[in-house]
Amino acid sequence: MRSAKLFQYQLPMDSGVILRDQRLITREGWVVELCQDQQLAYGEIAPLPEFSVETATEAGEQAQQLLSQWVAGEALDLESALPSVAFGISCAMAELAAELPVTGNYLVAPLCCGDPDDLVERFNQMPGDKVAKIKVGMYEAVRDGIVANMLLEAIPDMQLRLDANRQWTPLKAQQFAKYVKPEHRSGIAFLEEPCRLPSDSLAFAQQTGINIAWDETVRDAGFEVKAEPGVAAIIIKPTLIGSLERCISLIGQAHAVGLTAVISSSIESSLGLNQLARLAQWQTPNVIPGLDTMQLFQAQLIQSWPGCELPVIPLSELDMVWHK
Ligand SMILES: O=C(O)CCC(=O)c1ccccc1C(=O)O
Ligand SMILES: [Mg+2]
Repeated sequence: MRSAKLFQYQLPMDSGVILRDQRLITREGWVVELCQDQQLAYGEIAPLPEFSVETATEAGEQAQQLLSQWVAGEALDLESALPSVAFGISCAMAELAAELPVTGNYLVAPLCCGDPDDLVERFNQMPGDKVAKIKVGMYEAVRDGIVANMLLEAIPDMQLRLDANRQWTPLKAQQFAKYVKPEHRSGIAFLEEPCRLPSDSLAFAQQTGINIAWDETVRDAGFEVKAEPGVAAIIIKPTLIGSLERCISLIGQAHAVGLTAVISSSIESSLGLNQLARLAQWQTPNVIPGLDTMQLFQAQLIQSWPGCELPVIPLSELDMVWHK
């Protein structure tokens, strides 16, 4: 016997969460509950404004159709479903089938704003490798170069991830690189998407010896996982990519050609973030995931994130919008 429910959630965000051109005041999404033989399983469907192709409304409608099919015992075509819907439903199904292991990797790469004392403090409270991430490309490229260089000098045993989100022209990317001393470049694990064009990012990596990672490019039509000089990693944001199967397939392809795969958040609630930590521990066990996004919220959802003291909104407080 099967039944399913869909709940709607809205969570207040910290002031100052900006996505591209838009301030994100509340995070909205859906919680899927699957029930089979008295077993319950959950998944989160949360398209990210400015990043997802689908809206929350579209995702909610498609989720209802697919969940109806699931209740009726039909096979689901998650490959052609909207990415956030495919991810949320496949997570719930994997949880129900006990395929998604319960242990997670909660050692996230701290998102840091460039203060070395701050970062030293966070590393002191963390076991394991020192890996941090900073966003670049928002201010002067030269300033970004100086900050990256300073951090690498201050914490020599750190691996730094940088993320430019395609913000630089080739010239600006060069200005950045000029300020990162050649001996510090190997301390950069990778720089995500320095330029608007992937071909410019690739040329940058080869000219500067700074490794890059694909993030936006992974979601571009026709993307193929391949080893190229200067490319170290691919970033997997499951809410933007699709089903668990699709994510696992990409991770497998990356590993097969010697690339690192990094599971990363699309600002899911603590519910989805926990599942991403479990996916990371399962499929990328030796890689620190990019999941340091709980700090952007003012509340958690259903399950708490380890060490996070924000209030937790229980399932009983959400509106159930659909059930079958
Ligand atoms: O990757 C991480 O460490 C955190 C997540 C993150 O940076 C992010 C989250 C949502 C949307 C875009 C991005 C991004 O990679 O710029
Ligand atoms: Mg990115």
